[in-house]
Amino acid sequence: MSSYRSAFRPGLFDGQVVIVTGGGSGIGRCTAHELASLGAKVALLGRNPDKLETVRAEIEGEGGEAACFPLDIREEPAVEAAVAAVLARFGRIDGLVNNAGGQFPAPLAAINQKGWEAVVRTNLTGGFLVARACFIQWMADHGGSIVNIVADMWNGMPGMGHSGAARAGMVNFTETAAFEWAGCAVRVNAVAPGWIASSGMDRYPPHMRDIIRGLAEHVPLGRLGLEAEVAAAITFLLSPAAAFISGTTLRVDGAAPNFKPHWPAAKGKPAPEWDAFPLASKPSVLGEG
Ligand SMILES: CCC/C=C/C(=O)SCCNC(=O)CCNC(=O)[C@H](O)C(C)(C)COP(=O)([O-])OP(=O)([O-])OC[C@H]1O[C@@H](n2cnc3c(N)ncnc32)[C@H](O)[C@@H]1OP(=O)([O-])[O-]
Ligand SMILES: NC(=O)C1=CN([C@@H]2O[C@H](COP(=O)(O)OP(=O)(O)OC[C@H]3O[C@@H](n4cnc5c(N)ncnc54)[C@H](OP(=O)(O)O)[C@@H]3O)[C@@H](O)[C@H]2O)C=CC1
Repeated sequence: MSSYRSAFRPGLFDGQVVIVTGGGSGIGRCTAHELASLGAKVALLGRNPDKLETVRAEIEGEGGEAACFPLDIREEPAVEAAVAAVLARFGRIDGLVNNAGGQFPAPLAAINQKGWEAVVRTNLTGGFLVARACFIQWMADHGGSIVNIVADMWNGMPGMGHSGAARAGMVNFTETAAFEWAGCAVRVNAVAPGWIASSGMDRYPPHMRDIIRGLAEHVPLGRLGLEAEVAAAITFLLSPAAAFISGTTLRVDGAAPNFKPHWPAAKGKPAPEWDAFPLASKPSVLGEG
């Protein structure tokens, strides 16, 4: 792996196999590159096979190993089959990055039952199904590490009521699974990204672009986060450095929930150079410069 520059030791994940859901874009794509650059074989799961195939080709072009398993994480039989297919292909599953997720922005009063359930199944049920399949089919007998990606929506977030409810559920699932599966040497943690300049931000409608650009003013560190900064937190939790950490949720948010609107903000440092993360995607919503 020549061009991806990781902060971690080369070969840290040699011989290991990690599933990354939502591996075809954004944070998932960046995490897949990070793990592959450290020696892991990466199983890419997501709905769109073309996106997965593009990332597989990127990783293999860098000398890594990856394979694609298209599915909708909300469909139990498809999840069971995909995890079985990963085991058939790679023979083991050491880690799971439960990253697939997302939502449409809408006030609570504009969300009908179908929309609510689409988002809850995406951000809660689907993650549970993938984690349970990995546990039953492999990790219960061999141990492993699971990282669930949630979102920094503490104390509620307007327009994200369905997603926030599902993420809160995922945090609680993380805590219960950490307890129930500890006896099988399975660690379960969560990472809660704040406002991250991921390619996923380009899914939001045009009228939200100014809001997204202005979010940095409400982050004490003075900027949006980068996909690579979330990937690094995930990698830490998967690694032996986190061997005694389970059941926790690690915030990656520039201290956003600590922002006090009536208190003068410390001046943030300039954003890091995008060039430092050659494979991170800069969303067009941020514009140039
Ligand atoms: C700090 C936090 C910041 C977070 C940032 C990120 O997460 S960045 C990451 C960003 N990345 C992502 O978000 C990626 C993943 N997100 C997705 O794939 C979709 O947002 C999904 C979760 C809805 C699932 O998709 P799907 O194909 O399963 O769903 P579908 O399209 O078929 O809709 C199902 C139903 O939902 C309803 N409904 C939908 N839109 C609206 C609306 N605007 N208004 C009202 N309602 C709406 C409607 O009922 C619809 O049914 P209908 O009326 O059509 O019969
Ligand atoms: N960017 C941000 O500021 C924040 C992001 N997050 C969360 O981080 C995660 C990654 O988001 P990000 O990279 O920014 O955005 P993306 O939209 O790029 O990533 C979401 C990924 O999830 C996959 N996905 C969505 N639904 C399903 C499904 N039902 N089955 C399988 N795969 C699915 C998508 O693949 P496909 O298109 O192929 O279905 C896509 O690759 C998400 O859970 C997001 O909500 C949390 C907080 C903040």
